[in-house]
Amino acid sequence: MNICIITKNDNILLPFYEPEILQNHTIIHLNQEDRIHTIEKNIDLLFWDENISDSSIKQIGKFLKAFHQIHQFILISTSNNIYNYKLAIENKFQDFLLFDENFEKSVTSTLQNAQVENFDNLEDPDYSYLIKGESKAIEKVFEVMKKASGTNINVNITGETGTGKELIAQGIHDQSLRKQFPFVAVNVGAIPKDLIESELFGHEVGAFTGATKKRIGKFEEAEKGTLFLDEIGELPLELQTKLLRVLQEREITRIGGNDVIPVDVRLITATHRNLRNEVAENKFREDLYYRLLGLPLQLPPLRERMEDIHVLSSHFLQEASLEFGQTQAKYLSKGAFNKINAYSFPGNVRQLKAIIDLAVVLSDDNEIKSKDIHLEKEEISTDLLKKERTIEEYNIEIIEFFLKKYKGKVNYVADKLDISKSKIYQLIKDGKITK
Ligand SMILES: Nc1ncnc2c1ncn2[C@@H]1O[C@H](COP(=O)(O)OP(=O)(O)OP(=O)(O)O)[C@@H](O)[C@H]1O
Repeated sequence: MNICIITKNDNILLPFYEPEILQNHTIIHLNQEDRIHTIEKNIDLLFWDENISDSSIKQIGKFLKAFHQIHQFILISTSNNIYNYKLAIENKFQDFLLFDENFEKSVTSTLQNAQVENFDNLEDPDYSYLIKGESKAIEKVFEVMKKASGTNINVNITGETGTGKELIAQGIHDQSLRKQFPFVAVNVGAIPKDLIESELFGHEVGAFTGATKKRIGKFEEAEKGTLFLDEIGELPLELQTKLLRVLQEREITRIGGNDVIPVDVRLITATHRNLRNEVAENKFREDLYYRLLGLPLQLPPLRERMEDIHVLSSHFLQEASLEFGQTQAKYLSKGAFNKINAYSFPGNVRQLKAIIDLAVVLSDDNEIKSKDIHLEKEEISTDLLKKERTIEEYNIEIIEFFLKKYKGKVNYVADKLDISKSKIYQLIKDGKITK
């Protein structure tokens, strides 16, 4: 590859003059940005030291856009500043390297990545096969996703429960150049605290009591692909330190092991918490926060994009009708649609899906009536009271429905409905639900 580095700082150049790199690549060093015009060759990778110029990243980005013979732009920065990250991505840079003690490793790994990834081959991503929605809000989300798919930068997704954070992560991966490698999702909040480390990094035989077999962790499982860490705010502080080290050094060691294993993984994290507040309360490490933030993506709750209700409902109606063996997709009557449209959806898209699933099962014919739409709380005054049911009985009906649907998997149903497993077990114990 032809690699060009624009910097006045000789220390930045050092990793590029390693014999192995010199053997495989052509290095061009410029110590003034305006000399870029003198390059005659096609450049595969351009490293731009932020300190070389007085111009802003925005201006540099504009300037670089004129250079079509350069494939990938990478900004080198001395400050771990989120504003710079954002600006870099918005202005054509595909990656952002920190000039810190891990710079050499970052350069090596960037060069390795660049050999398999040519972002120019990436078609204009289309996420509509997976993520339904036509609102302005979701279009903005697609725009950020496009940037995320075209780079390797970490992405942090925030949004209330059920807004589709995992789906977004999957979409970014599916349309990135890592798509032929695994997408591995881990819900950090759902793993007992003492097992998280082994889940993420793996363990060797005898690493702790009960470790009778070697185990590959999720980082290794996701090699060359994407690792999605949901509920990252639940990561215990001591593991935050370990994760930060892994991200900086791009290598892991299994628990109880000595081997250092290099990892090439794109990280997407998600949380429904405000991580900035967690940082302020010393519950989350600030340095890790900045590392993970990369490209921040805020998913709005469903009540703020009600324009999407129509397309989402049709999608779930089709899915559910097919799943429950209907030859034709059921549809909502005007009354049923209006009822849904007036609801606030505290459980977001997941709740809409659950409501539609239940309505498809309860409705007697292809048209779903208003009475088939069961909404929590806001609905008590009408249909449910006519049937003279209590909320408890209504909840039992839904839980029973989902237990049947998911073949008695309590864990799964608890997760889907956002309730505790113990609540379900208690209802079974009390004989209110027959599993
Ligand atoms: N825009 C969308 N189009 C189609 N399906 C969606 C959309 N958004 C969410 N869903 C569906 O809603 C459900 C919840 O989505 P997902 O699990 O991605 O949410 P989440 O934000 O990760 O939830 P949690 O915070 O509870 O983990 C899934 O069944 C998902 O397929």
